[in-house]
Amino acid sequence: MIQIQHLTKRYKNTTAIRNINLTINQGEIFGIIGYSGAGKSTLLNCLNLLEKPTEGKIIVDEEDITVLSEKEIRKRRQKIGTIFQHFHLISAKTVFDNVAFSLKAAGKSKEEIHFKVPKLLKLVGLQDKANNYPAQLSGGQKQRVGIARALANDPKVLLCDEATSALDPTTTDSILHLLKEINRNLGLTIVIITHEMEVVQKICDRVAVMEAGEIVELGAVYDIFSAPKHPLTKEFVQSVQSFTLPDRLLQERKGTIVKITFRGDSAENPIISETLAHYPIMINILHGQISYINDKPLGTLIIEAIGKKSDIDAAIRFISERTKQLEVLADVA
Ligand SMILES: Nc1ncnc2c1ncn2[C@@H]1O[C@H](COP(=O)(O)OP(=O)(O)OP(=O)(O)O)[C@@H](O)[C@H]1O
Repeated sequence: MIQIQHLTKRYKNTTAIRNINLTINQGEIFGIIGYSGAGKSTLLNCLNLLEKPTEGKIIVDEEDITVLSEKEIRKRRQKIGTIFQHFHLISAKTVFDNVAFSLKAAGKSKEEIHFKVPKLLKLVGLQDKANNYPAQLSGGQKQRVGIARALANDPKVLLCDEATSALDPTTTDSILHLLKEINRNLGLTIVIITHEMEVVQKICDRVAVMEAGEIVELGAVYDIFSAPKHPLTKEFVQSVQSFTLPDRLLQERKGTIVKITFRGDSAENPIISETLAHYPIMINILHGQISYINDKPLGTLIIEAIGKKSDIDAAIRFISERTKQLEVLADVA
């Protein structure tokens, strides 16, 4: 649906994004994650038609949107919805008028506006707030108005610029849930810019990791979580899946400490019981967790295997053949 080809944006002495190549599929929720200064906003602003790339193309539904005239850009922008970290609502207008504003700007009739705004407010669960002003709303409700406004002109894509960064965790979850619902029910393509891996874990299908204006890793969120490759990706994954063991445990260990990652069905199999049935060793579980990413289980287990070295090595081989990844954190003392 969106093809980004060799996209570069330079500002005087800074190259904000460099030779970005990316395809975003129709109907997916695509995450772009990176620290401050990585180039996320610049990339989003190019998609938004707020910035003109220095080099490269953005093709949306087979049309290159980087060569449009000013007039075409204004029209085209109505088909791209954007929601922002700080909502950008008009404080002197009611919730109804904030949403109506986008429709008016697109030249829609009064009848159409009065038909459409209540439907949009219902979609975001704010049907009873039409006459309230932004100052009378919570952060989550303000973002819901932002979503209703962004969807007013039936966009093909919804861009989310750190849309939950100003919200508390519970409100963040409710907004992410709403975005997922909209994605499923309307089949809308959603692009999310964030610096929070939790957002990626909860809602995205695929993710691109950005550093210094470039994409350093790209893949399905499940694959990225189960086997991150780039050091920055590993850092982001660790930010939500931290398995640090106390030093004391490592120093006082009697056996070999192993970290096992289980993917998919293997996360639901009794691999530890099977290992114990085959090998005369003891297994001490030090840490364990199963996360669900896109409804697929991803398990992490840290165990201490105690026994004869040859039995431990054979047991490790047995587990290794049945799981995605196995890492020896500390060998037998
Ligand atoms: N209008 C501009 N003029 C000059 N330099 C810019 C401009 N916009 C961005 N930059 C530079 O481009 C680089 C990427 O910035 P960008 O805002 O895209 O990163 P980001 O990942 O979105 O960071 P943040 O989350 O802090 O917004 C930075 O070095 C920034 O200083």
